[in-house]
Formats: sequence, C-alpha cells, structure tokens
Amino acid sequence: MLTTNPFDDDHLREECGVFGIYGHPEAAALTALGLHALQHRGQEAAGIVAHDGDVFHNHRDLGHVEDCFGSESIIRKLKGAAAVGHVRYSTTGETLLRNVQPLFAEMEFGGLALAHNGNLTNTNVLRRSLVKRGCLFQSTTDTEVIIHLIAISLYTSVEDRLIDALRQIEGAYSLTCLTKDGVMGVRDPLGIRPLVLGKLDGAWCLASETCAFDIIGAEFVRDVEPGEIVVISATGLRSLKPFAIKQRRFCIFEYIYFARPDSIMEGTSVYDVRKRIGAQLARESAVDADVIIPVPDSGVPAAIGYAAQAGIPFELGIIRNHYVGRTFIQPTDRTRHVGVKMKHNPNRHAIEGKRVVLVDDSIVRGTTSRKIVEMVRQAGASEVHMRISSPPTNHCCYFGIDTPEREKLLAARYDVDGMAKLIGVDSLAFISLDGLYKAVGEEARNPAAPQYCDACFTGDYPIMPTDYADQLSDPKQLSLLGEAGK
Ligand SMILES: O=P(O)(O)OC[C@H]1O[C@H](OP(=O)(O)OP(=O)(O)O)[C@H](O)[C@@H]1O
Ligand SMILES: NC(=O)CC[C@H](N)C(=O)O
Repeated sequence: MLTTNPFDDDHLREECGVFGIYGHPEAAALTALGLHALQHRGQEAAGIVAHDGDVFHNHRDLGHVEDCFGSESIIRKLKGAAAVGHVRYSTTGETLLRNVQPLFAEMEFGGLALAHNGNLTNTNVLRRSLVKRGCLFQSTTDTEVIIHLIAISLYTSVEDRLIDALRQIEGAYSLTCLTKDGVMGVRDPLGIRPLVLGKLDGAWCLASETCAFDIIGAEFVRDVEPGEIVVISATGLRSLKPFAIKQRRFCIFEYIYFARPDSIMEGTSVYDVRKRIGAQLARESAVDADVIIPVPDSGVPAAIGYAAQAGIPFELGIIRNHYVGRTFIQPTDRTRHVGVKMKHNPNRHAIEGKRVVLVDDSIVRGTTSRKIVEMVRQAGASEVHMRISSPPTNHCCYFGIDTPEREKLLAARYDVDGMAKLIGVDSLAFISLDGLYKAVGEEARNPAAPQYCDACFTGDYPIMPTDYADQLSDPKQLSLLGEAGK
C-alpha cells in the first residue's frame, strides 16, 4: 500500500559541468562556449572566474549559460588568459547566488577559484569540525569544505595543500581550480565523475565532456586519470598521482543518460554505447511490434540500437518541443506534470493502429513514462510496450546525480509487474545488469570488484557515504570495497 504518491516529488536529478583553460587570450569567451556545450549537466546557475596575470575577475549568476553570459560586456570584463567555469545543478546546498560556482577565496598564497562536479559524502563531519576551528562558511555547498581545508593546511605549496585537502574528503569530485599561477584539474581516486584534457592553439583545456572541446575546436588529448591532478602553468603540464591506485568506478549512468551522446567517455563513444545497450535490450526482451519509438531525447540512441537489432522500423512517434527545459528542472510536482505535457507531443500518424515499443533510458519516479504511455494510447496505439535501457533505478545516488529519496523511486516500491501496471503498459522490461556491462564492453559485471559505479541499480556503493549512512535502509548493501576514496 502506498503511503505517498510515487509521482509526487520535488527533488530533481541532474549534476554539474566544469571547464578550465590556461594560456589563451580569449579564455573567458571559450569557457562560456564550453559551458554552453555542458548546459545539459546543470541548468540552475553558471559562473566563470578568470585571471589576467594580476587580478581575478568573476561573474556568477542563477540561470542558463545564455542568461548569465549572453552579453559581450560581461565576457569582456572577464579578462585574462586563464579561466575556470561551472554549470550547476545542486546536490548539496540550495539554489542560491552564494552557492553558485566557481567558489572563490583569498588565501595565504593568493586567490583560489574552485569548480566542482560531484558530491562529497563526508561534508557534514568535516564542516562541523571546520566551524569549530573558526572557519567562516560563505555558502552551504559541500564544495566549500575543500576551500577551507586548503586554507588551513600546514603545507606551503598550493599543490601540497590541495593534496592535503583531498586526502580528507570522501565522495565524488572532478575539479577545475584556478590560481594566479595556473589551472589544475583533479579527478577523485575512483574516477566516478568524468574529466577530460584537451588542447587549443597551444593552450591546455579541461572539461567534463569532450563535447565542450568540439564547440571550441579543441583537440581531445585524453581523460584525466582517476586520482590524477594535472597542473597547468607557464612551465607546461605536470601530472601528479598522489593517491594509491584503486579499482576505477566510473559512473555507468553517464553512459546511459547523463552525458551528451556526442561525447567520448573513458575512450568510448557515448552514442555507440547507447546503441549497443538498445541492441542488447532487444536481444533480452523481444516483443512482436510494428514500430519502435524513442522517448526523446535520451531514449533515441538506445531505440536506434533496439530497432536495428529487432528488425522493426524506427519512427519518431513522439516529438519533443526543444523550447521546454528538462523535466527534472521543474521545481514543483504541479509544474513538472505540465512540463511533461508541454515537452512531448505524439505524432499520431506514426502511432495509430500500431503495436508500439517505447524505448527510454530510465524510469525514476515514473512521471514521464506514465504521461507518455497515456499520450501514445490516446494517439491510437493498439498495444504499448516499454523497454528501458537501464536496470531499475532502485537506490539513491550520493555521488553527484541528485536522484530523489529512495521512497520516491518507483523501482524501490514496486516490482516490474507493479510498475507496468502503474505506468499502464502491456509489457515492461529493463536491461539486465550483466547485459548493461556487456554493452559497455565488459564480459560481465565482476561482483567482487565492480568495474563501474552502478549503486543506483545495485545499492553497491563504491565508498561508504558517511553523511547518508542513516538513509540507507539496508546497511548490508554497502560495499566497502573501495574504502574511502583517498
Ligand atoms: O521517471 P521520471 O522521474 O519521469 O524520470 C525519467 C525520465 O527523465 C529523463 O528525461 P528528461 O526529462 O531528463 O529528458 P531527456 O530525455 O531529454 O534528457 C529520462 O530520460 C526519462 O525520460
Ligand atoms: N551536481 C554537482 O556536481 C554539484 C556540485 C556540488 N556538489 C554542488 O552542489 O554545488
């Protein structure tokens, strides 16, 4: 029996994007362009901090990149050949101007700007002890903890202070940092969130995804390695690896949903992976049908793969209105429901009288699927089957994707049949966990040391999420395999 309506929720699911560039006269303009390409990673706020060799300049605001950096005069003020930028979707700390990143602080060694993608899982513990030591927090983000740890470190060099701070934090973090001497890129020891390195006209750049390099014409050089710090300064690029090597646990959900399909992650095209997932899904859960229809946008590549494998025509049976934001960014349940209707419209011509297979990447609360299925039935489909290119989202993410509380996740409340009934489909199937691993190029999931972070499906958290331990309904699900990511 339901105690809450599973379609009610005002928690959203997104994450953040970071960018950095050193040694280019148009650093701020290129950062703004890079952030444009990363807009899908965070739509609440955007910020850029630049350094002109003497002074730091910063502009941070709430809204989309276009709203924050659409005016040339703002970009002109962000002088200098080095810059870092951020697009935010909050995981810790509200949507307030003072939480907009990059965060900036004056330190003993000069200014430091910090942009963070990910989520720290021991923020509360650290924050309490820092406050007791007299640290004055300016924001309510997890990210600010890193700033204070750097500020109070007893080491002298910025790099040593940064390493000292990183040794104390737990969780997921891909960072770009700006000081008067250069730009640094950092990836946590498990490599949960992405970070890539590129080059443009001799200038090094860093970004969450390669699509940010494409927009500025930069060449993709390589992924920043898990646990690696790249230090970019007037003397060139240095790579530091101060942490013990761990089994990498890249977020598998980046492949399924989060990243842009034109990005290359960990050496693999996101688009190709999505098509392979779709093909695997078709092998696992074939159904007689007349047409394969993607739920746009994220469902499209998987549906292409599914249709090719099944030998069933692919049709655009749902048309997406691109002038409406992502479902998740609607702040209240009421507006989210309206958002789903505004966003998708059935293409009756491709649907009427047909047995339809809808392909989407995930079911979180079920809001989207329920509306879409209703729409497709109203447009005259004779049967509606749903195929999902991820396993059921059954657990919360504490590492940078802001999924709702577990009780709001449809898969945590119902088995597949129960979900099918609620959504109103004739059949529902999800890709298997091993099928997913095959599609990303592994033989199978190694349960003793999983190759990816798949905690949202398995509850097998790569590190103990200290701050959230009480929210975990079954502590036995915790895998302490990776120990704290230090
Ligand atoms: O079960 P729910 O809580 O409704 O969430 C799942 C839906 O949300 C995502 O789409 P999104 O709105 O982000 O659009 P996109 O596919 O264009 O990214 C995802 O692709 C699903 O369609
Ligand atoms: N989604 C993210 O990566 C968010 C970064 C950081 N935890 C914040 O809330 O600002």
